[in-house]
Amino acid sequence: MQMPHSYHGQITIEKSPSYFVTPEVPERIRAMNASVKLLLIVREPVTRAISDYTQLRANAATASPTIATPPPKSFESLSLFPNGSINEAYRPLAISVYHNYLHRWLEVFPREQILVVNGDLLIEDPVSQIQKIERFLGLEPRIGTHNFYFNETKGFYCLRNETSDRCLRETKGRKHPRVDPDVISKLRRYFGEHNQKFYELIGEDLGWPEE
Ligand SMILES: Nc1ncnc2c1ncn2[C@@H]1O[C@H](COP(=O)(O)OS(=O)(=O)O)[C@@H](OP(=O)(O)O)[C@H]1O
Repeated sequence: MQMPHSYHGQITIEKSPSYFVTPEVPERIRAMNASVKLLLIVREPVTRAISDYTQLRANAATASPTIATPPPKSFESLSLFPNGSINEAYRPLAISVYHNYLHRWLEVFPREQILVVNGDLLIEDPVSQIQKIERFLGLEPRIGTHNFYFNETKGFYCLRNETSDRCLRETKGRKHPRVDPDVISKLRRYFGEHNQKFYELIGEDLGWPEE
């Protein structure tokens, strides 16, 4: 990662979900700039895993659109072994065990340098979350309800300014497949103790369902 230079009075933001889970990244970022401010956006872990599965499936379909490929495996069959136990090594599930990754960041950065953003609230009520981010970054408050409108077709909030409206691309906010509710409950029970460990690390209870 090579960050572009910023002028005085400017901040530069760079994002990628893979930074969070890549072991060498916290130390590399500290070496680049030890006072950097970090935003960690987390969703309820089972929803995140289904989102990840949906993205991987969509990427596989675009990678080989003409070659006859076998029908995609279901999220349920990838997450659970035939005997019903959880496949903890399935990457979309493993990545949702947030405390496994966060502890490394906290070994390198003080807690106050990291803002944990609730990604489900960011979807439902972007203004409140963006305002929190503005405060954390020390920016003048500029964003308000006038900057967003709910787009019924997209099913998400989109940005609005004086000249145009802009939604995120179609790869953001894909429709998720229906997942067996019993599998969802089982996975939520599994994540329960992991979520508690994550809450302890961040000093906040995000109230994710455990059933
Ligand atoms: N306003 C708005 N419009 C569209 N999508 C929104 C919005 N706010 C948050 N999201 C959620 O962002 C999710 C995609 O984020 P990613 O982490 O995959 O993005 S990226 O990998 O960093 O590019 C994406 O996840 P999926 O719903 O699973 O597609 C969205 O739920």
